[in-house]
This record gives sequence, structure tokens and C-alpha cells, in this order.
Amino acid sequence: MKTTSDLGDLRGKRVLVRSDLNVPLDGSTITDDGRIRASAPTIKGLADAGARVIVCAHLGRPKGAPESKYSLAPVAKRLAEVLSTEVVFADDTVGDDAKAKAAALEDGQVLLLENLRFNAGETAKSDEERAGFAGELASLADVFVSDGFGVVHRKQASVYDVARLLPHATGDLVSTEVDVLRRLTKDPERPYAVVLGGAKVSDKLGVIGNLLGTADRLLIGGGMVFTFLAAQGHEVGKSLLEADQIDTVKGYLDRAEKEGVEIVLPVDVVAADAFSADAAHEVVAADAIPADRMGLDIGPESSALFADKLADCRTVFWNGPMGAFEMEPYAAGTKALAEALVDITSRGALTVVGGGDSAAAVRQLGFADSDFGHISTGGGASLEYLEGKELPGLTVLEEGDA
Ligand SMILES: Nc1ncnc2c1ncn2[C@@H]1O[C@H](COP(=O)(O)OP(=O)(O)O)[C@@H](O)[C@H]1O
Ligand SMILES: O=C(OP(=O)(O)O)[C@H](O)COP(=O)(O)O
Repeated sequence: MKTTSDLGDLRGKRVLVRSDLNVPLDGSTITDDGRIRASAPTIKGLADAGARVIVCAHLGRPKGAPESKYSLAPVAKRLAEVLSTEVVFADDTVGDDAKAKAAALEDGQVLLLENLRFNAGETAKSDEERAGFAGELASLADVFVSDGFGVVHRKQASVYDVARLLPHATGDLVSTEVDVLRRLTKDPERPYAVVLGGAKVSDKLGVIGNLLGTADRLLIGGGMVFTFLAAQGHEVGKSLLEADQIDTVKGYLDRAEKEGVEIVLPVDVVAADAFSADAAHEVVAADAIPADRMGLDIGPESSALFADKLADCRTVFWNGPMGAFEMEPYAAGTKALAEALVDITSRGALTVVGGGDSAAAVRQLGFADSDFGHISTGGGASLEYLEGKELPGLTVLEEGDA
């Protein structure tokens, strides 16, 4: 894969950079700017080289049309602060404003385009539709730099198709992330555990099949728990549930038993009567969630069990908070898990925390990035890399220029 230094003299060239700036927001306040800080060095490096830098990114999951709550405007402001330079912001992605601002860029200036996912072509299933949008993006620039590690598992216009239209290179963030994850796939020191939680349940249930072949232990927390509990025949009340995946999960449980992989499930959960910080809540046994309650965190016995299962691990990958940590009553499980990881890191284990919300969680709960082996900007992307899947955003970079 080519790096940015293989692109030659970039002075005066328009460089389109795909970054992952999908940060958590509370209204228009960014609650964790980790992905902005992680993306800044590549952008700065290109601007310092005299390039006219056009950054494109997504925020959240809008449905192919503008929605003000998903605007990247607050991100442009923060990016300017992190870069200590002006960041011009375009009100659209490939429309008149973007075209005019891209054309007016001077050497070393940075432009951020509005949310890519305001355009249906970005995430379209149809190759033609995506290629059409990618063509419009590509027409803004001379070269493309792929630096959004958190999205390399997505076959989307700005990740995949645009690289087939422009001379391209891999950004430093993507290179660094892949280097670290490669260490986890090439003969990890054992015991090797993968901890899964979070809310993107349907995405992440799919990776378990392949992880059963590589990890020694799988610890399941967060919103992932309830499809497992349901597969064991338990009532999960109003908790997050992927009902159509219950049979798949039953298959995982059978396979894990046959292959000697330990799947560790919570034994207790914090069950609330609404998805809210001031909802009535109590700790209940995992197999006795009342029908009118939802599980929003793992309970204290589960936290102790998980810490015990991690204590002798030499390699751990963790993606997905153990609970709805943004609300104080449901943050304890995530905090306890982070503490267990910090402990084994200090004893020489390799620990990797991946995912936008997971990284935000550990920082919000008071941990430093240096408490862990590596904090990855990609959750789903890391998981798919670890299960050995081909990631479209990386494969296309290996194909070479069009
Ligand atoms: N039991 C649960 N029920 C509902 N949401 C949950 C639960 N546990 C965790 N979450 C939510 O999961 C979200 C993060 O999920 P996800 O996007 O999959 O993680 P990441 O960004 O780290 O990959 C958090 O916003 C958190 O509130
Ligand atoms: O937040 C992200 O992924 P993650 O939650 O798996 O870390 C990326 O920005 C990808 O977003 P997407 O899962 O909406 O494609």
C-alpha cells in the first residue's frame, strides 16, 4: 500500500482525505474528541506539505438526506482548534458550496465537507449509485488519502469507490491501526480474550462465528447480552434484542462448547424501567429480568466475574461498553472492565480498546489513553480485521491506482 510520501510533491494539489470524525455529541457539544485528535496529524501533514486539503467524513447514521442534528459544523470548529488553523466548512458535500470552496482553496488550507451520509449515494447498495456519488467527490480533488480507519469495513463511496477513481495512498492513522491489530492476529500471546458489548448488536453478533476460531475466551456485555440470554431460554424484558439472531447465537453457544472456547455471560444485570438516568433500577439475576424492565448494565457480580476471567489473559481486545455508560447509574460495569484491563496492562498484557464509544467511555470515566496498550478509533472495523475478514477499504488500497 502506498503512503502519502509516495504521492510526490503535493504543493498545490487538491487532496481528498477520508477521515472518521464520527464523534459522540450531546446537542452540538462534542463529548469526546478522540477521533478528531487521531485524524489531525494526517491532515496537518498534508497541509504542511502545501496541499489543498479537502476532508470528508460522516457523523451518525442519517438516512441519505440532510438532518441538522448530524451536521459536521461542530466538528469543523473543533478540528480548527486541534489543528490551530482555519478550517473552512462547506454546507454541502458535493454541491455548489463544496465546489466553490474546494476551488477557492489555497495551498496549505483545509476544507471540511458536510456529512457524507446526507447523500444517498454514499451508503447505497447499488454499485452504480455509489460510483456516481464517488465520481462527484473525486471531481473535487486530484488525489485521495484514506485515513478513516473506523470505516474501512464499510463498502461505501468515500471509502471504497473513490479510491478506484483517484491516485491514492493510505493515511498514517490507518497504517498505525493496522500495524497494532496485526500483532493480535499473528500468534497472540495466550490466553487471548475478546470482550464484546455496545449497541450495534446485529453488526457485532456476526463476527462471533470467526472469533470462536481465534480467541480462548469471549466475554459478552452491553446490549449484546440479551440475545444470548434469550438463546438460553431466559426472559429479557424490554432489553435490546435481535430476535432473528437467536438461533445463530444458539449455534455459537454449541460450537463454543465443542471447541473449548469459553463464552462468559453476565450473571446479574442492572434492570431499569426506562432508558433514562432517573428511571427506577435494581440489580437482578441475569436469568430473572422482569418483563417490564430493560438491562442497561452488567451487575456487580458480573463485573467481578469478568475481572477474574481477564486476570490471567495476556492479550485482550475490547469493543463496546458494558452498559449505557453515558448515564451514571449504568456506568459501573464499563468502569470495572476498564480497571481490569488497566491492571493486566500494568502486568505486561497487550490490551486494545476499540470503537468510538468505547474509547469515549474510558476517557470519560477518567482513564488515560496510556493506561491501555492501544486505543483504536475503530470498533466494528477492528473486529472485522481480527476475525480475518477482507475489509473493502483496505483491499481497494492494495489494488493500486486506477
Ligand atoms: N444494555 C444496553 N442497552 C442499550 N444500550 C447499551 C447497552 N449497553 C451499552 N449500550 C450503548 O452502546 C453504545 C455503544 O455501542 P457501539 O456503538 O456498539 O460501541 P463502539 O462505538 O465502541 O463500537 C453506547 O452509547 C451505550 O450507551
Ligand atoms: O463509529 C463507528 O464505528 P464503531 O462504533 O464500530 O467504532 C464508525 O464511525 C463507523 O460508523 P458506522 O458503524 O455507522 O458505519
